[in-house]
Amino acid sequence: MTEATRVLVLNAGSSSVKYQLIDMLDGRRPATGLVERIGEAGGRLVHTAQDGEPRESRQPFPDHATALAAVARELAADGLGLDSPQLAAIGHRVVHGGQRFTAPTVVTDEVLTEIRRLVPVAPLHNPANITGIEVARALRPDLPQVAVFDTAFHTTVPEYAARYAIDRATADAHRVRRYGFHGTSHQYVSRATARLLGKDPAEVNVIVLHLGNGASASAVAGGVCVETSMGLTPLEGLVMGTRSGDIDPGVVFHLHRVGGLSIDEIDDLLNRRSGLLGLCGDNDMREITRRMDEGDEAAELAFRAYVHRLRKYLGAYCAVLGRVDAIAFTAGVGENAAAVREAATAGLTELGIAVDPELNSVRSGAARVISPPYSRVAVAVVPTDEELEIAQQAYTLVHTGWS
Ligand SMILES: Nc1ncnc2c1ncn2[C@@H]1O[C@H](COP(=O)(O)OP(=O)(O)O)[C@@H](O)[C@H]1O
Ligand SMILES: CC(=O)OP(=O)(O)O
Ligand SMILES: [Mg+2]
Repeated sequence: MTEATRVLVLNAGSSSVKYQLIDMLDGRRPATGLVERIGEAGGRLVHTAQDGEPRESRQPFPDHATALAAVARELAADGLGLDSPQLAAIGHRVVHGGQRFTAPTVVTDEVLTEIRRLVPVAPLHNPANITGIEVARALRPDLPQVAVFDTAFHTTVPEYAARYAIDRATADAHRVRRYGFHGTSHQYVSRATARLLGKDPAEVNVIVLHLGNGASASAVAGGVCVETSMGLTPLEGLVMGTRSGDIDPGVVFHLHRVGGLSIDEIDDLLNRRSGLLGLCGDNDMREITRRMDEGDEAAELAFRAYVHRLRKYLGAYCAVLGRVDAIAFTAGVGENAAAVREAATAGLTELGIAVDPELNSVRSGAARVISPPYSRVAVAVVPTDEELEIAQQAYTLVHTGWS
């Protein structure tokens, strides 16, 4: 009988699906891929079989179900279809797990109902995650579908940091508290940073800066998350591609009462039309730095606002941790934008933080230290691998039960 040693990971975002088939015995990835611009014009699927050339197809993907059906077809075309007896589980990134889900969980009807109940607090993400689960379940009802939650790693944040300073009864009635997101990435990267430094995660305090489309910071003390920048929803904290991050809640009242915007319009404004996009019309850091080189003032302002918020969090988390051993930059911007890393850490030698310009400018896909030897705090670029972390957690759950 064929041994089931592979996990298919689905990381469904608001307008994209990333997927990876990972063999847990040898770490090989027989297939990886990405569907972009779901529900928009210019849909695109890129599928890469191991040792193969990327295969690209351009077609509209009206919704996530269509995109996932196309992913299943691409896998089948390489003889890696979802009917494969080698599949041990399908791992799903689920963004919001609320207070209940603090560990990877096998999806049942009841679990799915609970994930659906959390849609209002992760409106850009949980619906896509649910579709991923439904499609995968329909194709392989016999396989364990494992949900790995973005919120899980942050459940150790102490109550005084997780609570908003609002009336307790009201907060509790509506389960309003800070949950934090990107936890799978913060967990993976904080451990990978310790490994890079040749240390045990239990001995090091790390600030992780996950800077992708969504962006968040976390303070991880001895492997345990003690603070993170996102809140009830993935809107709090850093300036992001299209999200505002921190804002005076009074802005919402003002826009509603004086500006005449509805709550739904304000939700759309803060989640989809703010951040870098709102400040300069572009949400891609590559485009922003290119425009800055041409002297574009709006792009410069957006960049400065982005970096300023990042520095505020960096300073805050130095105070939260007391002793910082490492700062790790990760995700699309953190791994690639040397200008952001440079600006975020400039002038912080008094805090023991320095970056070597030459090391910072090296382009590489590997985890690497970019601080000079005299920097008390190691500054590093550590590529995230949410898919591997999800696959490992799913496989461990299926094989040994979670402990
Ligand atoms: N070479 C690059 N230089 C600067 N920024 C980049 C580069 N590549 C990607 N990015 C940034 O990374 C973002 C995507 O990050 P990613 O972590 O893939 O996001 P997500 O997983 O949230 O979709 C892009 O919007 C862009 O701003
Ligand atoms: C939670 C979140 O913001 O995720 P993403 O960065 O994938 O949008
Ligand atoms: Mg991401």
